[in-house]
Parts: sequence; structure tokens; C-alpha cells
Amino acid sequence: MVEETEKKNENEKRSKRKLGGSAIGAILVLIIALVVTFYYTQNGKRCPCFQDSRKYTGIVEDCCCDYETVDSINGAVLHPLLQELVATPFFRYFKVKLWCDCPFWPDDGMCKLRDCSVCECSENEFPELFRKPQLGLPADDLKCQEGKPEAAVDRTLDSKVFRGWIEVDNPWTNDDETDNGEMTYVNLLLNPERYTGYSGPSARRIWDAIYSENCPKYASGEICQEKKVLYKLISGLHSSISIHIAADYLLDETKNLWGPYPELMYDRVLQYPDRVRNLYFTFLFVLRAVTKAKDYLEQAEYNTGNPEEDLKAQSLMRQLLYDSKLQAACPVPFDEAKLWKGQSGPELKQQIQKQFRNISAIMDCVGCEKCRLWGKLQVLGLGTALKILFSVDGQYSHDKHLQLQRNEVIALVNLLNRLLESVRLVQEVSPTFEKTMEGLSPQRAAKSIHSLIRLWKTVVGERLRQLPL
Ligand SMILES: Cc1cc2nc3c(=O)[nH]c(=O)nc-3n(C[C@H](O)[C@H](O)[C@H](O)COP(=O)(O)OP(=O)(O)OC[C@H]3O[C@@H](n4cnc5c(N)ncnc54)[C@H](O)[C@@H]3O)c2cc1C
Repeated sequence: MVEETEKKNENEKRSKRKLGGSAIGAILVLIIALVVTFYYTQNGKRCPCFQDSRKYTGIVEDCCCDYETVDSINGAVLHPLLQELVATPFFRYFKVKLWCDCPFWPDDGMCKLRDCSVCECSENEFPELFRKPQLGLPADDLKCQEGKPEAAVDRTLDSKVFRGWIEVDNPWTNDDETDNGEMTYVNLLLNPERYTGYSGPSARRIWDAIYSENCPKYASGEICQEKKVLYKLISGLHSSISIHIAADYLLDETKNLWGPYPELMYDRVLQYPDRVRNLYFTFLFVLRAVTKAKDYLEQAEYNTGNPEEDLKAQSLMRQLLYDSKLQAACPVPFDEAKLWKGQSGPELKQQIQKQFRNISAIMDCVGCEKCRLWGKLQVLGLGTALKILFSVDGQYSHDKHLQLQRNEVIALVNLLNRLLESVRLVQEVSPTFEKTMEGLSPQRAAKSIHSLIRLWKTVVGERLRQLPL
């Protein structure tokens, strides 16, 4: 009887141990499953949901062309053509009023002094042509641009001033384009858009004024297409500016070492899918304007007094406008016809035009000369695209009525090139970041494994100790 009871107790103990063993097994399986799930969800390449949220595929929102097509036509057609086109004499000289008369906050310390906003590093550096009295250049002073020489514009010219284009004011922009009094010519190739050191409250104030007063970010349910378009154009331009800053950054001031700074690109643009999407949108919008003004741009005279180079500009422009691959892949990059519909259309157009003119006026408040140069050029480029696509009262609805200034065409084409370069940089840098993140994931996973083990030791280990082994 005693033997039987002992056997029974022994069997009970065994089955308890068995139960304990299978519970441990189940917990271990659970932990492994948790670790594997955690690792795979951290690893972008392996998790389908993660991949979807990072990759840009399908139709660019509100456009008629998809991301893949944009990337492929850029590489195959547009990039090589535009790179050559913007280097021709016609497209490399831009007329601009550089000194600021900020109409909004005259007390801004960054640009109070007229001399500071237009000064150059050394008077002797500039050719005779550049010191012509009508250009109105003041004596140069090294103290300008908050002491940052990289922010100053190099105004060296190596060609004649252009002639023969009609001067008409653009209703979308603030500057009176016909007033040549305070305008000067700048060689864009000598003044690349890149890091200048302009930041802090002054730069922040500009972007704040642009977004908060003139094109606030629309709510997710916003149905007014036109308001969305204005915000997306500015946000896309902002992304492009940030990308160019990161692409050509002063990495080491003491060694004057310049180069790409991909982390900055990631911090400012790539980590925000909306900003990337808005960049693609702005690019397609401007591309549509260029293709819509095809007849005008084809007939325009790209005359600088250098027959060989001018012929080249004309030929490159034709290639751009009539490229069969581009026409087949993306015939209408953006459909402007769907805007300004309904009764409130004309009123809305006036309102948006006023807002854009304000944005254009804000460019005079940019407290860094080179940033102001590129800000003004690109805003004029956008204003030109808006003028081509949406005239004030419909008079530009047919190409034959369109009148563009030479400077508008220069701004439009240079803007297209800037946006295209940004899109290409996004295309190139994005996968590297995906890889970097992929590389980091195992570390994160390892960290999480360690924390899981710790958890396992404290919580699960405690239970194991309680099991009757
Ligand atoms: C017209 C203009 C031209 C400039 N050109 C240059 C230049 O050539 N070189 C140079 O070094 N600096 C330039 N700057 C300064 C530069 O744009 C930044 O302001 C500066 O580098 C400081 O950057 P930040 O990180 O504070 O953010 P900022 O770029 O100043 O952005 C301010 C805020 O705007 C929002 N934001 C940022 N990007 C977007 C976007 N794409 N869409 C929507 N919202 C966004 C964010 O909330 C962000 O905090 C320019 C500024 C202006 C206004």
C-alpha cells in the first residue's frame, strides 16, 4: 500500500516535470517568435508593410505620371539634356535685384544694410563690364553676409548682356520685371546653390511667414485642390533647397572641404515621405509648364552673340521639347485643366495669385545674398510655370498669346534642372539609407534580444524557479 502511494507520488512528480518541460518549451518558442518578429519588422527590406511606406511607387498624387517613369525619363532623357542646357551662355546669366527692401520686417538685423546685402569680396576681382554704373554696385566689403564669404554672390560675367526679349511683368511675382534700374546679371555657374551657413531665426522666420501666412499645410480632408497645389509647390521647392544644401555642404570649414552630407538630407527630407512626394509633384508641375509652352520655347531666340553656343541652346531646347521617350512616357505630367472650376474659381485664383506674390515678396527678406539669388530665381521659375498654366484672365490659355521674358525662361529652365537634380539625389541616396537602416536593424534586434533575455530572466525565470522540476 505504502509502495503504491510512493509510486503514485513519483508518477505525479514526473508528470509535473513533463508539464513544466513543455511549458518551458512553449515559452521558449514564444520568445523566439517574438524575437524573430521584432527583427523582421525592424528590417525594412523584409517587412512588406515597412517597404510600402518607404518606397515611392504608383502615380504621383494629383499628377498624371508615376514615380518610376519620372525616375527613368530623368536618367535617360532629361538629366543629360538639362545639364548641358543650363551651362549654355543663354541659360547661365540671370538678371536679379539682389539688394533687399524687405517689405514685411524692415528691422530684421540680417539685411538692414544695403551695402551688406550686395557687397562682394574684392572690388578688383570684378571685370570692367561688371562695374558699369547702371549696375549700381556699391563698394565691396568683406564684412557682408554675416561674415560668411561662401554666402556671397560671385557676379563675374564673361559674356555680353542679352537682348531682344520682350519685357512684360509677371502677375504672379512681386518684382517689377520691366524695371531694370536695380537689376544686375549673375553667372549661375559661378554661384551654385549649396550650403551658405544661413540658418537660425532669420531663415526660420522666412519659412514660417511663407507657410503660416501664405500657404498653410492643408488638413487631410482638404478638398480645395488649388490650395493643396500651392502648398505642395512650396514644400517641394523647400525640399529641393534642403537637398542641395545637403548635397554640397561645407564639411570642414578649416580645410574648406565641401561634399555631400546624406544624414542632413535624411533628417530634413528623406525621413518625411510627404516632402519627397511634394518634390516629385513640383517637378512634374514645372515639367508640364515647359511642355505646355512648347511652341513658344521652340521659336524663342536664344541669342547671346555666341552663334555656336546659341545654336546649341536652341538644339538642346528642341530635343527637350520633342523627345519621343518623354512624350510617350509622360505626355501630360500635370493636368491643369481640372483647377479653378466652379463659381468661386476666378476669386480663388486671385487669392492664390496674391498669396504667391507675397511669397515672391518675402524673397527680399532672405538675409543671405546667395540664398536670395536662388530663392528669387526659383520663385520666379514657379511664377512662370503658374503664368503658363493659369493666366490671370485666360489670355494665356493658347500658346500664341503667351509672352515670356527671357529671364522667366531662364528661371523656368534652371528651376526644372534644380528639381530634377533633387529628384535624382533622392533616387540615389534613398536606397543607401535603406541599406544603412538594414545594417542597423540587427543591432537594434540584438539590443532587443538582450532586453528580451533580461525580461526572460526576471519574469519567466522567476516562474521557472517556481515550477516543480
Ligand atoms: C528662400 C530660401 C533660400 C535658402 N537657400 C539656402 C541656400 O542656398 N543655402 C543654405 O545653406 N541655406 C539656404 N536657406 C536656409 C535653409 O533653407 C534653412 O532655413 C536652414 O538651413 C535651416 O534649416 P532648418 O533645419 O532649421 O529647417 P528649415 O529648412 O529652415 O525648415 C523650417 C521648418 O519648415 C518645415 N519644413 C522643412 N522642410 C519642409 C518641406 N519640404 N515641406 C514642408 N515643410 C518643411 C519644418 O517644420 C522645419 O522645421 C534658404 C532659406 C530660404 C528661406
